[in-house]
Amino acid sequence: MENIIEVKNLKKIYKRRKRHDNFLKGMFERQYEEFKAVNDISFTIEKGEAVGYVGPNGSGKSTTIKMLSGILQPTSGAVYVNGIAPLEHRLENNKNIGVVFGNKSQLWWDVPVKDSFLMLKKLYNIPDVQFNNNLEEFVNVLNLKELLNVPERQLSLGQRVRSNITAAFLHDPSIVYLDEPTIGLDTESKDSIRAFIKRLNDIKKVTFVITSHDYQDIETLCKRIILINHGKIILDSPIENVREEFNRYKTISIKCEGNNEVNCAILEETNFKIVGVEADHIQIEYDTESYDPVELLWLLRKKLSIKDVVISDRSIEAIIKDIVHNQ
Ligand SMILES: Nc1ncnc2c1ncn2[C@@H]1O[C@H](COP(=O)(O)OP(=O)(O)OP(=O)(O)O)[C@@H](O)[C@H]1O
Repeated sequence: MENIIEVKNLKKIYKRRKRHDNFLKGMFERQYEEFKAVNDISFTIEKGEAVGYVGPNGSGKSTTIKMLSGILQPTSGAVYVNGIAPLEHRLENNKNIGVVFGNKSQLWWDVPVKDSFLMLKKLYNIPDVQFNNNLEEFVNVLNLKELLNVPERQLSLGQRVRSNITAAFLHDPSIVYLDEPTIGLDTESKDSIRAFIKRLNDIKKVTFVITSHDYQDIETLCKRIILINHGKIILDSPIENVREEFNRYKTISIKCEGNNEVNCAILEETNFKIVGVEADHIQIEYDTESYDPVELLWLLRKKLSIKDVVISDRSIEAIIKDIVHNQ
């Protein structure tokens, strides 16, 4: 398979103003310190992949996306997207890529959404047929019909994200960077955006790099995960492998007779770790190397009157949190 993105020993060092110990001196003498936001990362992404680029706040995700999309100059290292360096060939690069920052709008604030799309048509030189076909398809799938004549500033957050996503795809980019595409949206809007992205990945083989703190986005859309922390990649693996390798701990959800508070108190006297309590369920995490499920249930039945049981794998989010925590 062809590598569409190649990143080699990429670094971004920001200069930050240092706080001076002496306030008065600090007003005249500026001191700076260097901060390695992205610290020597390398990876390749194949055409048609959808990769989840995840990590805690401030780990370097947006800084990487900005270097990949040609917005930010790397301090050192190399980036090639579709065989070209994004910053040096900005115009050519812009034709190949789409970018969506969930918390920022890329459209013109005061003009109707349709006019913004028409301006993009001109900017990207999109032929009439391609523009009309794409617009018709995206308007239908993302339910934008009612919004086309409304200025961006009058749209709700969900409507704004949907119109920004449409804008990013009108010129048929082969790579799309999505930075927190579903942030702040309700479940229905999240689902429709995920379905839209999945469809473009499946049908048009668009390559996606997706950063999100919502692991539903990552689990629905991506087969591979790259985890970054303190500017360094600490894991790059298919999600399935992460699940298998790190799923030593499983969650058992039990529904019991009687009062849940009392049941929790009984469980707290044992070695089992309670990880969640819902209306009539208690979730316990257990180590598959110490217990088999039958033995575990037998032990629990001695303490509680169990009505129902569900055993499940831990979520990717919980696994990732552990990997970062144990680093
Ligand atoms: N222009 C800048 N100047 C100085 N430091 C910066 C600048 N932009 C980002 N940083 C710092 O670089 C680090 C990485 O920031 P970045 O925005 O890439 O993180 P992130 O992983 O996207 O975080 P989040 O999940 O919170 O969006 C942070 O510590 C941030 O404070």
